[in-house]
Amino acid sequence: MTVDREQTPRTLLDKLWDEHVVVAGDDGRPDLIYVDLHLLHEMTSPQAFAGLRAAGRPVRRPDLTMATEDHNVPTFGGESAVTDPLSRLQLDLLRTNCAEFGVPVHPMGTSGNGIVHVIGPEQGLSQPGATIVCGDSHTATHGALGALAFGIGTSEVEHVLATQTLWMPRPRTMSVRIDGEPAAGVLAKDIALHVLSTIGPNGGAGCVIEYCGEAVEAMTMEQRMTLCNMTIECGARAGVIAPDQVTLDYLRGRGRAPAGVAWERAVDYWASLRSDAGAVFDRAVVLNAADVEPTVTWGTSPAQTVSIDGVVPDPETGSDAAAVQAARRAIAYMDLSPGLPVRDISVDTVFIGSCTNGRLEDLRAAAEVLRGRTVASGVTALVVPGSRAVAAAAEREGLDRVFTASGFSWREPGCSMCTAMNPDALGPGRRSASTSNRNFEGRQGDGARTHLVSPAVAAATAVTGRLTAPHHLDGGTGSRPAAIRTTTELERKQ
Ligand SMILES: CC(C)[C@H](C(=O)O)[C@@H](O)C(=O)O
Ligand code: SF4
Repeated sequence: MTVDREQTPRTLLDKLWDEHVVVAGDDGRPDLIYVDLHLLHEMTSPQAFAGLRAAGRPVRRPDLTMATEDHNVPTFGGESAVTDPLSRLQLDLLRTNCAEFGVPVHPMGTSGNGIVHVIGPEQGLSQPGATIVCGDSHTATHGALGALAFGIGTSEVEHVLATQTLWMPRPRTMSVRIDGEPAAGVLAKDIALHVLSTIGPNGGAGCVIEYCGEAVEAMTMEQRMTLCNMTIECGARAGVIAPDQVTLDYLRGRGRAPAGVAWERAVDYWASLRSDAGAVFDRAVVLNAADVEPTVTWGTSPAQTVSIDGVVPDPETGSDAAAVQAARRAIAYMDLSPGLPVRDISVDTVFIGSCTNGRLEDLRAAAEVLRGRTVASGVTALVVPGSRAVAAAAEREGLDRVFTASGFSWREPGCSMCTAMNPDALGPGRRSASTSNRNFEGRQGDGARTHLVSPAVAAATAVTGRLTAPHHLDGGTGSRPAAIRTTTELERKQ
């Protein structure tokens, strides 16, 4: 068996999976997988801990478990702003559960706090070759580092707490190769939205998607996280990118990353974590980054996208009956009409943040657009760093002052307006440009409407009050001046 596996070319998923099988399931039944890192937050852990307590079991590996508060956290006013009883209860339960079971926790307001998918990589906990689970669908984010990272349900959270293992069917494999080079002003978020619209809302169902190709290799680690984060929105189980020099440069020296001899040993192993030549994927898609434009969503699925310079599509042109039906419903909810130029869509709210685009490079990209400009009157604009460490780094660079000078509100870390689970929810009929990952009906508040955008488009939109890309500002007609820098160029400048 082992000999066969070594001779047959394997995908990166195969290698990560085979390395973690504790008990192999017979006849296509699930395998029992060992979990290297279990991340928790207040929304999906209370029942799991209650089940553990009822069974009289301890947490098997508290040292491989880490908790944070993010979904129910208010982004201003501190603890006293937690007025919703359910939020208060969930935050209190997380703290008491973690104390009772010996699990490290980062409560709101403390230095290690932030959105679970931001702090795992930032603290060096999320590493290549690891299996990572969390009761949260956007766990896919950690795949950017070459980890196999899955969202799981609350009953599975309890199973992992108790056993550090999980029964799972082996996912199918899909490769998404992104060749070419994106144009200036096109960010990872635009590429992620482009991937989703190309493969469709269920195009990745049951698969682990491996992203590869020159555009992916050229991405920074934070850009890769944006791409992997959104993988889940096409039904995929996870996204993964083979670790390379970018990964090593990002991880080296982070708090929980291996050091010294352990680092050298880990690097040797990580070098093997790539799909073998000739490995066969269940599905393969090839895209070109040069085809991607600054992209926004017009509908209520992250796959319903259009170029910022395009028009709202006609629902009747959908590829099949289900797509037509979904598009009709979406266009009605979004209160738009076919043929309307995207740049004529006005918004009253701009949100920059979330586990998709709440990292330092995202804030830099937005601040670069906002420098010397002001938020349009009537627009509420807020920027919510993904973690306390992101906030501190941004403040060291003076980004907070760029945001506040332009009229943005600079907030405390949390999921914030990505989801209506804290005070930052939007009211009915409000319309936002948002750097988050979901635009479902009611996602940001009952009856609120969401357009998903990149941080650069969010910033430019805040300036005009209409969906706008940076290259449209100052009378631009559509050509993209070289002055619009991608984050990579910003990095080189630093
Ligand atoms: C609350 C949580 C379970 C949920 C998820 O699974 O993703 C949330 O984070 C989201 O983004 O919708
Ligand atoms: S920021 Fe949004 S997508 Fe990410 S974990 Fe929080 S609610 Fe979920």
